[in-house]
Amino acid sequence: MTAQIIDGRAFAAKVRAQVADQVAKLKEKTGITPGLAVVLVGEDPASQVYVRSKGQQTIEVGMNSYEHKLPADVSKDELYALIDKLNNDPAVHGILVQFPVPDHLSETEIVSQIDPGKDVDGLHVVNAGLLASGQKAMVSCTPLGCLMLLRDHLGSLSGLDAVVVGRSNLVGKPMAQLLVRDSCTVTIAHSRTKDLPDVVRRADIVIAAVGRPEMVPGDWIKEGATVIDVGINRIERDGKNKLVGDVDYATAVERAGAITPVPGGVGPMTIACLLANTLTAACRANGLPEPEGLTA
Ligand SMILES: Nc1nc2c(c(=O)[nH]1)N[C@@H](CN(C=O)c1ccc(C(=O)N[C@@H](CCC(=O)O)C(=O)O)cc1)CN2
Repeated sequence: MTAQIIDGRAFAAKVRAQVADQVAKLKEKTGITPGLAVVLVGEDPASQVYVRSKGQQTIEVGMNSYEHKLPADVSKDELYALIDKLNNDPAVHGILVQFPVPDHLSETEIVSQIDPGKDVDGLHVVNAGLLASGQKAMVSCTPLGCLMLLRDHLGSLSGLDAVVVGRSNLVGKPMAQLLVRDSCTVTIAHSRTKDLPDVVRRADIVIAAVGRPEMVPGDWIKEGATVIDVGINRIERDGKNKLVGDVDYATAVERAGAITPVPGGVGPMTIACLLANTLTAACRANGLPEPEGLTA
């Protein structure tokens, strides 16, 4: 079997078009323009690229973009003062601090400074708790993007066996919660899981989110399974720089029923869902109905 390729780039373009359409209607009806503030600390090259894309795409869908670049040695007090200012700015509906941050700062503590209603990364404990208890939450962008791709490809996920390899707060844990909500039987696996190959082989849906290049080989994949590869790893091969996922694409594509490529799979969905979350945050802040088709 050769897998169907799930085109995340094309799907993300559709999500952005839906956001743009609903932003235009929101502006026309209410005069409200959703605003997203992105904070970049330091000069990590990949983060600079992501933050630039976030700013460009925010403007393209008709929202306001506020970019804040802080030096790598910024104190935590200065960073928290900026977050406090953004929390109290009515023009800002979404706040995101780009990760990773320099070692002297704590990602967990940074997230706790953000108003949960503006936490478009869905990382605040309030949002994690709301999601875990099945309530309306702000959902982390990458898992939300994976869920949209899965629902589009499979329709109902009900009753399927899913394994999430990786237990990060940003992807693994919220992904597992979303799959449970869609009535999957979910296993969260990680580096200490016993018999990891057998655990993965049982799954109809495999989410690979460990951050280790090509860690999941094709012979771990059940024939016909749907494979969502969240990994974005830069490696050097044959003297060239290459971007690879957490799944060994060349072997997995021969066994899976469908698979996301890297690049062009989950990555573009992350920013598309950030725009969707910003629109959702603006609607919620103003007591308006939820945007259509853009929430979990
Ligand atoms: N606060 C956050 N920080 C980080 C997040 C996040 O969700 N919130 N996720 C990643 C980085 N990221 C967005 O911030 C991101 C990663 C990858 C892509 C993407 O489109 N990737 C392309 C390849 C691009 C390339 O060549 O590097 C693809 O997969 O096709 C978008 C956003 C960590 N930090």
